[in-house]
Amino acid sequence: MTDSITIALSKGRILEETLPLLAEAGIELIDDIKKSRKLVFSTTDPNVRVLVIRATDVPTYVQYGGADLGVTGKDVLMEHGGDGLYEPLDLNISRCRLMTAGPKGKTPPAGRIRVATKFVDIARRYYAAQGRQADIIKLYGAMELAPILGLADEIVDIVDTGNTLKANGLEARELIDNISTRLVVNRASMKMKHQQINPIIEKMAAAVDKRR
Ligand SMILES: Nc1ncnc2c1ncn2[C@@H]1O[C@H](COP(=O)(O)OP(=O)(O)OP(=O)(O)O)[C@@H](O)[C@H]1O
Ligand SMILES: O=P(O)(O)OC[C@H]1O[C@H](OP(=O)(O)OP(=O)(O)O)[C@H](O)[C@@H]1O
Repeated sequence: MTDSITIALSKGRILEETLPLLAEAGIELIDDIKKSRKLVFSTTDPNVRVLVIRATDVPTYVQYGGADLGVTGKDVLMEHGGDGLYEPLDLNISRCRLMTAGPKGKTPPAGRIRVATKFVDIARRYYAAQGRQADIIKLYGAMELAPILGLADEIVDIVDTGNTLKANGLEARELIDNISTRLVVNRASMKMKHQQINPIIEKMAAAVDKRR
């Protein structure tokens, strides 16, 4: 009997770049994802179904076995990823940088600083590793507003072109990590369903290589 495989995809910008890679691996969604309110999609491979969920929920679904495979950003894995995940493949899409940033031309205060971010664990670890004391303020988006309104001295956020920082009078300061989208696999699934999972990883790796 062939095991069925569930793949959890991040909706949003990652999804648009993931679907062509999956298609090259022989997995195409049957419904038009843009017109559907479904959350679970059948695919052209009768043994594979796809979930489309928030990027931050992908590690949880894969860790607890709700999905065998998942696709999400390295930033999300650094913030929310647990131990139960293999990370066999860098999909090399949605590339960006995780950085600290602050008001242009302004040096951060010498002592304790306030940092606004949605990446609270990453920020806590980063400032601690630098030996800097930081009060971390959790926000859910539009972090760039926080220094403008005096809520924080710095932010930790995603930077791609730098346009968002520039448009809000901010500048990038330190690089925390380079970010790209990763394929993750549930540890138990990797052992129990390797006959189905390995070919998917190999075909996606070939699709990634073709784009390099
Ligand atoms: N400007 C960007 N350029 C390239 N990649 C980005 C950019 N912003 C975010 N990413 C990457 O894409 C992932 C998803 O970003 P997206 O903006 O679609 O979702 P989000 O707004 O972070 O999540 P949600 O809406 O679920 O809170 C991020 O986790 C990051 O890895
Ligand atoms: O350096 P840039 O090219 O300007 O990109 C950086 C912006 O991209 C992301 O936001 P996104 O567009 O995903 O909006 P959101 O955070 O509201 O989802 C991120 O949170 C930054 O605000």
